[in-house]
Amino acid sequence: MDVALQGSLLDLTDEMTLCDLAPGLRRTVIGMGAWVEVRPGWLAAGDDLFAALLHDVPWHAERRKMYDSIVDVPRLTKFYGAGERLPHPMLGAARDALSAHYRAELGEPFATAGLCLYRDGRDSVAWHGDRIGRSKDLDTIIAILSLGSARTLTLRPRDGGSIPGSSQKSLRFPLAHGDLVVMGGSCQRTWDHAIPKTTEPVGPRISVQFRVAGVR
Ligand SMILES: O=C(O)CCC(=O)C(=O)O
Ligand SMILES: [Fe+2]
Repeated sequence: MDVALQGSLLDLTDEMTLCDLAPGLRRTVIGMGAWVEVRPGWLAAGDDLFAALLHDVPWHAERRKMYDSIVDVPRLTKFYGAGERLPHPMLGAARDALSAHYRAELGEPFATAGLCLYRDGRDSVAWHGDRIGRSKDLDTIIAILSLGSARTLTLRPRDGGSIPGSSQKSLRFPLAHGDLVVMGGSCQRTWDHAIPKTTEPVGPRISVQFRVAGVR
């Protein structure tokens, strides 16, 4: 390989790029009609996207009614509905690539983008399924692009039962900068997921969740 070619290859890998989705995409059938797919390093060199989102998104502190009091949800969020302008062109490109890839299985395009900012290891999201809307009764696909510090997505059966074929209480999917994780089939109805707190010294992480219209 000559020096000039080597130089241009290095330049290419320095540039923020959505890699091809299919190579490296691995599906795990987790049981009860659910599956999880991971594509490590889908977005290469995503530092600028992370920095832009951290700075440009009008992050909200969520408040949620729990029992008799209103509590702060320990993370910041911003939801972009169908047709709303996304805060960075790369998110539109990611949504369109995901829509093309999952079109046959999903039957419709991804339409909304939910963004969450976990400021450090104390921020988290508790066990839940994304069951507001059609996903309460129907299969769906939710695709998540993870940016910034590595955190772990955990899943456990909603009914408190054991994990098919495993002695573990929950499944763990560690997510690094640029990784894609996709939950599909019955996953939102039959499993719960969470981003647990961690005592590891981690910096901020941004999660971008793409969903079809009418699913939260
Ligand atoms: O942070 C994540 O990747 C998951 C977020 C999530 O489950 C949600 O907002 O519904
Ligand atoms: Fe969720």
